[in-house]
Amino acid sequence: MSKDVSPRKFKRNFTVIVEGNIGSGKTTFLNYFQQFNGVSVLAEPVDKWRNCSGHNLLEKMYSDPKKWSFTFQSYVQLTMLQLHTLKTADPIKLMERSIYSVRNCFVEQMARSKCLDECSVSVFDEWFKWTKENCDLSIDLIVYLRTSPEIAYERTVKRNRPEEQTVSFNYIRDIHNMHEDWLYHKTLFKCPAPVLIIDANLDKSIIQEEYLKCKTQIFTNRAFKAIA
Ligand SMILES: Nc1ncnc2c1ncn2[C@@H]1O[C@H](COP(=O)(O)OP(=O)(O)OP(=O)(O)O)[C@@H](O)[C@H]1O
Ligand SMILES: Nc1nc(=O)c2ncn([C@H]3C[C@H](O)[C@@H](CO)O3)c2[nH]1
Repeated sequence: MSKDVSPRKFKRNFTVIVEGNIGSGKTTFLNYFQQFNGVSVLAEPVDKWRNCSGHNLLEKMYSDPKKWSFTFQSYVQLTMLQLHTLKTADPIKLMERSIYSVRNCFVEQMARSKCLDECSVSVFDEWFKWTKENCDLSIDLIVYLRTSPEIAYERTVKRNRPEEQTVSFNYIRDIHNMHEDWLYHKTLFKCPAPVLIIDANLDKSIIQEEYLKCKTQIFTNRAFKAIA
């Protein structure tokens, strides 16, 4: 890391959230940044969603979204809030997704596809509103791993996660459009921080150059200096 910001010196984490479609390469991106001093990586708590007191909520949501969406989204929101409020020992906290994409992409898609009825969305939004007003959810930078829906779908199928067997291209395209409206066109919901767009269509073999651009932006960011 370019400067020595020891844990005792900085006031709060410089928080970066990594957003993108299913299969866009977030985990791969986070694994790359794991190598740098001063960075704590917080992956999406998928294992918790797969085993909540023995229940695989991710599998239930994909197999019967109308029945399980609210249950699943409630637990996702709790587990993401736990990560947002965790203070890491390293100055830079790199989070995979956020409580914002939970609402702005996934819950929004469920509302539009009627997997969540209006009443459920209202209850979810009351929780979201209270959480934003009473918890420190501040973030300093959003990294948007932007892919085409075709490439995201191709990688998702290839990765072959058991619970995602029923995920259709149309669903990936819907989630893509939610991310585009939120983070690229900025016509959907307010962006809680500046957005850095990465061309995540690039193949693994050459994408590290694109990642390096990101490293400069993160480590020399004015906000990062402000926390020291
Ligand atoms: N730039 C890339 N080029 C080719 N394949 C990639 C690239 N990035 C990731 N992959 C592959 O695509 C699959 C999904 O990648 P990864 O798990 O990083 O995505 P993700 O965004 O974390 O997915 P999810 O949101 O489902 O957790 C993996 O098999 C990974 O090896
Ligand atoms: N419905 C729904 N709501 C969410 O908030 C959410 N966050 C992640 N996911 C799904 C995407 C991948 O399959 C898998 C890993 O990202 O979990 C979600 N699905």
